[in-house]
Amino acid sequence: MGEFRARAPGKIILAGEHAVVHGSAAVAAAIDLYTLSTFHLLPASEDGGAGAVEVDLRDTGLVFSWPCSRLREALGDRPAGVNAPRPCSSDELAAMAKLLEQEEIPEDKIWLVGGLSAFLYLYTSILGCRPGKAVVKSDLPVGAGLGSSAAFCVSLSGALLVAAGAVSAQAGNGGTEWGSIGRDDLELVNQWAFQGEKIIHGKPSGIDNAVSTFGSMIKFKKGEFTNLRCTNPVKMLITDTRVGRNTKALVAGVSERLSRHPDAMASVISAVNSISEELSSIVESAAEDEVAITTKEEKLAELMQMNQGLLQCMGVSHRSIETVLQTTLKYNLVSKLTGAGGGGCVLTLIPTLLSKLVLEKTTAEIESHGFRCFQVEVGGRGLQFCRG
Ligand SMILES: Nc1ncnc2c1ncn2[C@@H]1O[C@H](COP(=O)(O)OP(=O)(O)OP(=O)(O)O)[C@@H](O)[C@H]1O
Ligand SMILES: C[C@@](O)(CCO)CC(=O)[O-]
Ligand SMILES: [Mg+2]
Repeated sequence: MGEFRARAPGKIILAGEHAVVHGSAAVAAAIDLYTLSTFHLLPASEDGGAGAVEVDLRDTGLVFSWPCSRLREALGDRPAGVNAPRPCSSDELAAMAKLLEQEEIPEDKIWLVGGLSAFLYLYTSILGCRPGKAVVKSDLPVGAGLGSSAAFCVSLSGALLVAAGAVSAQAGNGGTEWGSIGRDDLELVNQWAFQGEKIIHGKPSGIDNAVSTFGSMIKFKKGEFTNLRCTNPVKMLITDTRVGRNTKALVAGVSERLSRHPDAMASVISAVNSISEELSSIVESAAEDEVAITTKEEKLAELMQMNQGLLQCMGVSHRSIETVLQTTLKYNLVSKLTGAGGGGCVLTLIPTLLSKLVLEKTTAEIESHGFRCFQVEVGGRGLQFCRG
């Protein structure tokens, strides 16, 4: 089999992050920024050895390689079970941590350990210890709230499952046409990606891997999701505060607050659930003229603002996020953090009738704080494939 490419989108969360980990509904949408995984199996090495597994992480400039014999020694011959995704055990996690300790990863890139562990787990679970080479690169800022970890796990799982022959992709030959896979195959990718997300996040809800796999805009609750028919386009400005953060630590922080103040936090989570439910029905409601569209956007903005207040209650806002909120408020625009918070990215709703001039002035003022703004298409395709 030749080279295969799989690309998976990042996401924004319009409402419900963190609360979704504790059973609340949340609303998320795919964006047109992708992580691309290119993969091919390699023949066993010419000297009769077993060859190696290599991953080239282009966004970091680092390449990692493990002889297959070493992987087999550390992780054992993995059980066949490509069609039955299973969680990584604590023994397997410890074995991967030991393997990665020997890599001497630079201190400023230590956050890579989660991604590399997810890679090793997905690779050896799906393909065993066969030689192969993966290259991963992304349009997404890594660790900034736009679902880079999910896009990483979804695109890798997709590429590895195609190489294993477990799913069959309809892919264009030219390298520019993107094809898809059937719904059951997408579900298999999604379940493997969720196992990878668990390694990176600790306790993910599954919303990020679901939206990255299936695309579109979804309402997600307790592992189940429905597609939302978004009747009017939703336009968002994204600000990357460039403040680094880590989803695993932020999710753990919210759980700790929940155990310290169970009643108060249960009310916060229940309020977020109501916000997500209302926001998803507003998204689906049809607005046909300018007045109706403006009313709809005002309701969305108000719900986003309320959600942001509750995210502050959960302790996941940040000085940089507050600076963006105050700046956009000067122009009567509403913002909220997206993803795990603690820095990372902020969403600002762009009303349909907002003048270009006001948008430019807002962007310039946000960027004067050292942040970076960009616009994305919301609600597009999920996982797609093409031949290399
Ligand atoms: N392109 C990539 N190359 C290498 N590692 C990556 C890449 N994308 C994601 N990762 C892994 O995922 C981790 C970031 O995941 P994290 O969940 O903290 O942030 P996020 O997914 O961008 O934000 P959120 O979960 O809030 O949406 C990185 O530390 C790294 O381990
Ligand atoms: C913070 C969180 O709710 C969203 C991260 O994008 C975590 C999760 O749901 O897995
Ligand atoms: Mg993540």
